[in-house]
Amino acid sequence: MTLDAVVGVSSRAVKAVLHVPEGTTLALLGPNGAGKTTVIEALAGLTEPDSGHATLGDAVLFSDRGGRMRLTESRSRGIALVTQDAALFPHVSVLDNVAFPSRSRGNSRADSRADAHEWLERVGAGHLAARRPRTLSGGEARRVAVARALASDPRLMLLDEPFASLDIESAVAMRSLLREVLKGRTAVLSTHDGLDAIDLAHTIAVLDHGIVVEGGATSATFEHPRTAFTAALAGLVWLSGTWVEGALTLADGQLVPAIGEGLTLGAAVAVTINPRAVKIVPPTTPGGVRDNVLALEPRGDGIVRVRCSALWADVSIAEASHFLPRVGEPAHFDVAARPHAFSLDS
Ligand SMILES: Nc1ncnc2c1ncn2[C@@H]1O[C@H](COP(=O)(O)OP(=O)(O)OP(=O)(O)O)[C@@H](O)[C@H]1O
Repeated sequence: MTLDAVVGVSSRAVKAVLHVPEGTTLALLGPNGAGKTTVIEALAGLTEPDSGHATLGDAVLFSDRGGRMRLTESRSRGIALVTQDAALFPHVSVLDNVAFPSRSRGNSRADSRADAHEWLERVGAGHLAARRPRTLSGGEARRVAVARALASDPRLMLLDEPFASLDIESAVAMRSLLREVLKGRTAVLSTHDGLDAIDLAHTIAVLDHGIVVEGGATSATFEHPRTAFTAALAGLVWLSGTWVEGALTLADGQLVPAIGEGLTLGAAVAVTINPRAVKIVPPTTPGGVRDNVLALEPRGDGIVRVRCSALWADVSIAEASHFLPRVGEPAHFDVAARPHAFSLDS
C-alpha cells in the first residue's frame, strides 16, 4: 500500500510530508529531536496529530477536516511498529508474544502458535520460543518484535531506530534480517546512520526541526546532498558561502576555487568534497583554506581525521607526520580538485 502523509504535531513543531510508494522503504533521518519518532508515532496512532492527513492505500489513517481531526484507531490501521525497546508482553512466552496478532484476529491458539513458530524460524529466533522476554538480549528481543510485527501481516511496517543500542554483530544481523523481510513491503524506518539507509531504503527523507529538508532516491540524495547534515551522513565535507567568479567565498572571506555553472554572483552556494581528497599542506603554500583544528580523530587503518570548524580531512599518518597540526592551532588545507558548486537558493 502506498503511504501518503502530512503529519502535523504543533506541540512538537512537526509538519512533515511523506510519500512512500507501495512495496518500498523510506528511511527517516535527522538529528536528535528532529521529529522522527513523532512522525512514526503519529502514523502508528500513538501520538495524535493536530493537522495534516494520511492515507495508506485507500484507507484514511487520519485527516484534518476543517480543524477537526478524524482518526482511525491504531489497531484498525494495519500498521506494525517495532520500537527500540521491543515492547514485548513480559508475562507470556516469546511464542505467545508472536502468536498474539493471530489470536487477536480470532484464530485458534494451536493455529496461532503454529503460525508464530514459522515467523520465529523466519527471523532466526525459533530456539527462543519458550523463553520469557526478560531473559532475552536486546538483539534477540528486537528479532522477536520483528517476528510479532510480521505475524500481524501489516500493510505498513514502522521501525523506530531498529539498530539503536545493538552491538555491532547484532546490528549487522538485524540489518540482514530486515533486508530480507522488508523486501516488497511498504515500510518507514528511522535511523541515525547513512549505512542503514543505503542498505535498506529506496528513498530517504531528512528531517530537521520537524520538517523534511531534503529527500528523494537514497543514492541520488547522498550523492548530491543539499544540507550539511546529509553531507555529513554521506561522509562528505560540506562548505557553504557565496559565489564569486570561479570560487566560493566562506563566511570568513576565504576563497575555495570551484566550478559553477549558471551561478549568479552573490548567490548562496555550497560544495561537497570527499575528505580523502583534502590535503594538509605547509602554511606557506599559496591558496588553500585555513581553519582551526578542533580534534584529531584516529579513523583506523593509519588514517587520522583532522577535524576543523568548517572542514575536515582524512589523511594518512605518513602525510600528517610532515605537518601535523595541533588542536587549537590553524591547519592549512588544499582542496585537491575544484569541486562543483551548486545553488542553495532554489
Ligand atoms: N512526549 C513528548 N511531549 C512533548 N514533546 C515531546 C515529546 N516527545 C518528543 N517531544 C519533542 O518533540 C520534538 C521531536 O522529538 P522526537 O522524539 O520526535 O525526535 P527524534 O528525531 O525522534 O529524536 P531522537 O533522534 O533523539 O530520538 C523534540 O523537540 C522533543 O523534545
